[in-house]
Amino acid sequence: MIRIIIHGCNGKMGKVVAKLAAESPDFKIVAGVDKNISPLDFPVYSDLKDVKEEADVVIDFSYHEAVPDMVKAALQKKLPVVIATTGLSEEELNVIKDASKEIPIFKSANMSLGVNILINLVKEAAKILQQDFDIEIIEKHHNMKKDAPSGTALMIADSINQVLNDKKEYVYGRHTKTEQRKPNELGIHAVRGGTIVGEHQVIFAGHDEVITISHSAQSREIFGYGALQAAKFIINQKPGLYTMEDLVKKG
Ligand SMILES: NC(=O)C1=CN([C@@H]2O[C@H](COP(=O)(O)OP(=O)(O)OC[C@H]3O[C@@H](n4cnc5c(N)ncnc54)[C@H](O)[C@@H]3O)[C@@H](O)[C@H]2O)C=CC1
Ligand SMILES: O=C(O)C1=N[C@H](C(=O)O)C[C@H](O)C1
Repeated sequence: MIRIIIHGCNGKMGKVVAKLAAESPDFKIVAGVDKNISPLDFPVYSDLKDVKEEADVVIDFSYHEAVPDMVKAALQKKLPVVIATTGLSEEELNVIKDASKEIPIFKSANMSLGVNILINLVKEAAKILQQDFDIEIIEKHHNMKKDAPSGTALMIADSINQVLNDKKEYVYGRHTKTEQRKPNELGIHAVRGGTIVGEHQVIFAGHDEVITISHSAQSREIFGYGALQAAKFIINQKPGLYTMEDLVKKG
């Protein structure tokens, strides 16, 4: 049984991970960490370094500013970490990169298998369509999401640029634009409203035709399930930085 500490345990995703773990014989939540220390079915702490319970892995669905201290505490405890939090700054990402030299860290802006399949499809399309098609990404999320654009949208855009001969320049929204779209642009647009779980559309707009490749999350459980699978994967890895690609490859 894999013993888990949830960082961000009182959040929307933290509660989904706890629910899914409780329904599986493979996982046990031994403690949670959150700045909101409302009680749950396991001990809740405000700081990972204060957790007394023995664990095998930390799963993080929190807030970007909370991640560096969590990672440093996991390093002290020699605990592998699954990082799902998005909106991380370069400085915060560097803390993760440095720590991954000593502990295994799994990081993905999207833990769903579906989005990672979408990324593979989009990369294949981009290779073929890169000359004559304009590429734009539209992401839609609930009205409580704090970061924009989504980490998934940025992950998709980066994946596209990995396969292009000429890299695209990201353009975030166009309200300041008073000029024609340049061919080297990749537009990224964020829609916020209601309880939208997470939608991503990649549009390839050509002359007289448009190709759209999209993913729509119907519940947060797809992310929680993916994070638990990532936890099962990461506890057997050497120090390093791992992604959904490594997990999908493992099968
Ligand atoms: N990689 C993936 O598949 C997914 C990633 N996410 C990301 O996960 C993060 C959390 O998403 P939600 O659960 O919807 O957000 P949320 O706002 O419901 O939960 C975040 C939790 O973190 C806690 N928190 C915030 N600052 C903290 C701090 N400094 N120290 C300790 N705890 C702190 C909050 O109190 C809250 O309980 C976001 O960055 C979101 O983009 C969300 C869904 C899927
Ligand atoms: O905040 C969310 O809800 C989500 N955030 C992630 C992101 O920023 O890509 C993943 C998913 O789309 C849900």
